[in-house]
This record gives sequence, structure tokens and C-alpha cells, in this order.
Amino acid sequence: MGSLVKKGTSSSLMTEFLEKCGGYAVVDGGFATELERHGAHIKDPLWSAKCLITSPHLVTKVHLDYLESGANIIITASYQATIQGFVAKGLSVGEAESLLRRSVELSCEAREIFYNRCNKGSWDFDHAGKASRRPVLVAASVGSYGAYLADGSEYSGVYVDSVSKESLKDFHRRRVQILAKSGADLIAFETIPNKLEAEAYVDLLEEEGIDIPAWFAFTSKDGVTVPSGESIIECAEVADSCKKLVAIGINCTAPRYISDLVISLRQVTHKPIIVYPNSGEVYDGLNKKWIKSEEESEEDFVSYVSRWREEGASLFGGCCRTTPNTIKAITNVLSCESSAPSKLKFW
Ligand SMILES: C[S+](C)CC[C@H](N)C(=O)O
Ligand SMILES: N[C@@H](CCS)C(=O)O
Ligand SMILES: [Zn+2]
Repeated sequence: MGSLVKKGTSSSLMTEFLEKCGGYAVVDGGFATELERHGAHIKDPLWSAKCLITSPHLVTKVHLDYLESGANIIITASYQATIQGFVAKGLSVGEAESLLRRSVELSCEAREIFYNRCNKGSWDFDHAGKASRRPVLVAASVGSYGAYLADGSEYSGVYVDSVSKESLKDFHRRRVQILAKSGADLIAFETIPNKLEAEAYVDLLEEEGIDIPAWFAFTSKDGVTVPSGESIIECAEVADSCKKLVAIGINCTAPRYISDLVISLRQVTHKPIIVYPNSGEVYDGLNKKWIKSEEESEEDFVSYVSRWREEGASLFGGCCRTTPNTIKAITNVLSCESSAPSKLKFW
């Protein structure tokens, strides 16, 4: 059984989905870091994609935990799953392509299991107590070229000086083609650290005739620019020009920067805005370790959500080091707000 979302044009998919969800949607939380919290060893060039080979049952478990926490969108384990990365591990191209498809199958299977449980948690109840099945989308993750480099380059974007737009397109092409035909509802281009990669993705979506919608999520370390130094506004303009994109936003960025970024995005786009920040901890890419932040806590994260909504975001979740508890808290904040008189804005 597929999702409850009717297939239509790219732009209608997200509009109809958000309407079905009540005007906003909950995205899942940190995926790789949650695998790690459950004991997976992912200090590896494949990072979370290693679990597609070694522990697919854990991938399913993490998806299910996020669905049980209230997520309307689950993101596949393909963030660092690249054909080039799998081949470097000794797999054939065919095996690599199968693993990409498997990442989507695992998410779709988790959605099926969740729906089939038919317990109270898989149903939403309106104020009259009427039950309706919660809409759930599967977003196929595409991490940046910097993710494949496996040294935290998605937080620096510096590789922009050693690649061209064409080489980035060639790097991502086959993976994007496969994920587009895998049964996912949309593609999530995540943790984008520079404008060049956004331009490469836009070209790919157009030139390859990709027929499922997508979102772009940029990362930032200051609330104004992406890590390469280009302004978030310039990057959002590139994204806004692409008809296939149904949302634009920010991921894996400290919560304290999100407000300014949402305000900037709103200046250049009418598309839905998605935000899924990390915990605020800082990643040491060399040692693949997270360094605690004195400046932020989980409570801070959740207390920001209403503000982000006021500022114009409509999809909310978490990225690295956030957990099902973070997503439960976001779900609670948003559902409490929705039972209050509506302040919803449609852009
Ligand atoms: C978003 S970062 C935490 C992902 C992991 C990184 N690409 C690495 O391999 O170390
Ligand atoms: N969807 C990925 C993003 C990493 S930045 C994950 O949560 O692991
Ligand atoms: Zn992240």
C-alpha cells in the first residue's frame, strides 16, 4: 500500500500533503546518529549507509521509532549511499544500485508495518474524535559530494574549488536516476553547503526529467551564509527557480541560527519552508565525533518551533543527534498550537 497522498503535479503534492496534515508536517529526526545510539558502528566512509549492508533491521527500527513519534516524513538511509562509495568497498555497480533501491524499500516497508499495526499511534484523531490515517511520505536522501568525502566536508563546502558543476552532476546522476524510480515520494537533497551543488542538482532534475518532486535543504554555520560563504539568499534563489522543488529549507544547522535563515528564505520564495536542525553539537569529521555545545540544549530546540512556524516554516524535524524524543516534543508543540485558534499563514 502506498502513501495516502494522491499523485499529482510536483507543486500539488506538497500542498495537498500539508493540507492533509493540517497545515504543517513533522519530519523525522537524526537518522545516522540514532543508528549509532542503538549500537551501530558507522565510523566508516559509508557512515549510515553501512547499515544497509550490515544491519537493515536497525534501519527499519529507526524508521518505525520516528513514525511512532509522530513523523509525517521519513528520510531514507541513502544520505551517504553512493555508487562510488559502495564500489570502493568492493561491491559491484549492480550491488550498489540494489542497495540504493533497498534504502527506499526499507522506508516503505516501515511505513507499511506502521500502518498495519492499526493501533492508536498510527491514527490521528480530530477534535470530534474522528480518526484518519496519518499521511506519511518517504523522502529519498541524497547527501552532498562533501558527504561522500566522509570527512565532514558538508560543513565546509570547500571542495567547491576543486570540482566543476559538470563533475558534480556526473557524480550524482546515476544515484538520482535510481532513487527517482525507487518508489520514494520525493527526493531530499540534504546538507547542501554551496551554491554550485544546488545549481548542479537543478540541472540534473531538469535534464534527467526526474518525475518525482524534491526539496533542497542547505546548511549554515552563521545564520546568514552557507559554509562556502555564499549567502543563503543566493542559494535560495537558485532553488526557487526550480519548478520540481516543493520545499526549500535548512538542515543539520544549530537551532539558534534557524530563525534568521527562515526569515531570509521567506524573502525569496513562496514555496513551503522545511527546517530540521541538528542538536547544536559540532561534528569533528576527522574523528567522527560530536562535541557538546554549551550554547544549546534539547529544551531550547523545542522552544524555538513555534517561532519558526510564525516566521513561515511549515515542515519541522531534526537532524544529527536529535532523537525520537525530540520529534515527540515537536509533534506535541505543534498539535497543542493547532488546537488553539489558528495563526496559520498560507504563502
Ligand atoms: C552530516 S555529517 C555528521 C555526516 C558524516 C560525514 N559525512 C562523515 O562521513 O564523517
Ligand atoms: N538524513 C541524514 C542527514 C545527515 S546530515 C541523517 O539524518 O542521518
Ligand atoms: Zn545532520
